[in-house]
Formats: sequence, C-alpha cells, structure tokens
Amino acid sequence: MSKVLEVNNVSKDYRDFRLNDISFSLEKGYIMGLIGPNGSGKTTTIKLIMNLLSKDSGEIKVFNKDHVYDEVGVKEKIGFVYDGDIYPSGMKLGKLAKLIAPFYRSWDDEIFHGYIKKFNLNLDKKLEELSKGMKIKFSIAMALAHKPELIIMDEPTSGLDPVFRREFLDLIQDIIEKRQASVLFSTHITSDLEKVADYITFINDGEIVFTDTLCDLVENYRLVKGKKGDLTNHKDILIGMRTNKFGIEGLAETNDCQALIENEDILFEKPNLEDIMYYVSRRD
Ligand SMILES: Nc1ncnc2c1ncn2[C@@H]1O[C@H](COP(=O)(O)OP(=O)(O)OP(=O)(O)O)[C@@H](O)[C@H]1O
Repeated sequence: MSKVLEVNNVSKDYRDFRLNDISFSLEKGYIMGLIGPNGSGKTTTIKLIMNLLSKDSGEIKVFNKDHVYDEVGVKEKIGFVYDGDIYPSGMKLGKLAKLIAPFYRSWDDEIFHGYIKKFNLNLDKKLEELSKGMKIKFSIAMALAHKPELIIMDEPTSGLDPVFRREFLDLIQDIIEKRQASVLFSTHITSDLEKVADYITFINDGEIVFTDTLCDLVENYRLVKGKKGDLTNHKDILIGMRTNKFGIEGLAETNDCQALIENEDILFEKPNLEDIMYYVSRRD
C-alpha cells in the first residue's frame, strides 16, 4: 500500500507548549481522524503539514515528497478545509473562486458549481456575510473542486447542522470510494469518526497516545464497572477511573481484564471513542 502522508518525529516548540516528536502515517484510500482534548496539538499538527507553520525538527512527506521542498506540487494535490479564515473576507465568493482556480491545474468549474448548488451557497455574497457553517461549506466546495488526492480538514464538521453533517460524511466516503482519495481530519465529534474513520490518531498534550485502526482501538479497551471494594484492589490496571453512586467505572486494556474476569460482579463493556478519549486523557 502506498503512503500519502508521513509525519516522522516532528517537533514544534511554543513558549508554553511542545508538540513532541510525533509520528504517524496515512495510506491511500483511507480516512484518519485526529482527536485529542482542547490545546493538545491537532491544529498545530495540521498547520505543520500544510507548511503554515515551520517545524523545529523531523520530516513530513506528502506523496513521498518533502512538504516544503515540493510545496507547490504537493499542495496541488491537497484539498484543505480550515475552520479559520484563509480567504479575504470582503470578497464575493464567485470572485474568490475565479482568483484561486488558476492556481490548480485540475480545477473543475463544473464540480465547483455543482457543490455551490448542492450546498445552497450564493456566489454574489461576500465571505463576511456568511454564517460559520456556510463558510465551512464554501471551504469544502473550494477544497473539492480541484479533485484532491488528499483531503486535510481541521474541525470541518463542528459548525455544520446534523443533517448536513451526515450528508457531508456520505460525500467524503463517496469521494474515497470513487477516487481512492485519502482524508485526515481533526474533530471533537467522535461519533462522526465512528461512522467513517478507518484510523484514529490521538494526541494528548503534544504527544501521540496512539495511532491505530478504529477496529483495533475499540477491541483493545474495555469499560470496567464494579463496586468500590471489587475494583479498588485493581486500580493499577485501570487507565483513569471515576466514582459515582453505583461504584467505580474505568477503562482497562482488554488483555488486563483477565485478572478481573472471575469476579461476577464486575461488568465489561465495549467503549466508544469518547470513553477511550475521556479516560486516556485523564490517565494521570
Ligand atoms: N501561535 C502560537 N503561539 C504560541 N502558542 C500557540 C500558538 N498556537 C497555538 N499555541 C498553543 O499550542 C497548543 C496547541 O494548540 P492547538 O491549536 O494545536 O490545539 P488543538 O488540539 O487544535 O486544540 P482545540 O481542540 O482547542 O482546537 C495550545 O497550548 C496553544 O495555546
């Protein structure tokens, strides 16, 4: 399988934060979700890949090419959807598209206008006149109009209503199937990832906690529920826990659950992504 994105031992230092030696990769035709608590380093990672920030050390390759040395060629193949304002806000959408289209050899006006119609956008409106969700829709139309092989999105679904969010996820899956494109997207809406992601990369406090297939991830952990007396003796195997009026709930690695299995009062459940994120980020 060919790798479309490789992030190898990348670090970036801010005064109060360090993205520390992160590595992960994405293969052609797959969707990877980037998750992590607020301030964990997701946007920083995406900005580094897009060369909107310069890394302090490490290597980033897109389609096997250095993302800085071959920036023009690399960006031609990337569709970038960003929550922040990357376009001048006083300009009309139609004019903006005309200005940006010539930078992409593969820009397809028919595809662009198809999305504008599908998303109900008005090309005579200025960007500053759009709602947050409409801005994201415009950003998506711009990103998809040049038939990208890699789609990178920072929080694309957070400003979208639930109906459009679902349609958007279907659209992305459709593009993956038809064109064998690949997707990296950050989000806090873990249920979106449960619908579409093949891989999950979890960043916490600037470090990669895991980068794994969604299936393996959910198999690797169990939610463990039991009475205080039953579970406090096994605190060492719990990755984060919380007490409630019924007892203790925590997360454990599936392999470690063997030690608890004989106790019939302890319940085991498959966690969802949010459970895993909650307990792993509270591990300390
Ligand atoms: N330009 C900057 N100068 C200094 N520190 C910065 C800068 N940009 C981001 N940071 C810091 O880097 C850390 C990671 O920020 P980042 O935006 O990557 O987090 P995130 O995971 O995307 O968070 P969120 O989920 O809230 O969007 C934060 O502590 C933030 O304060």
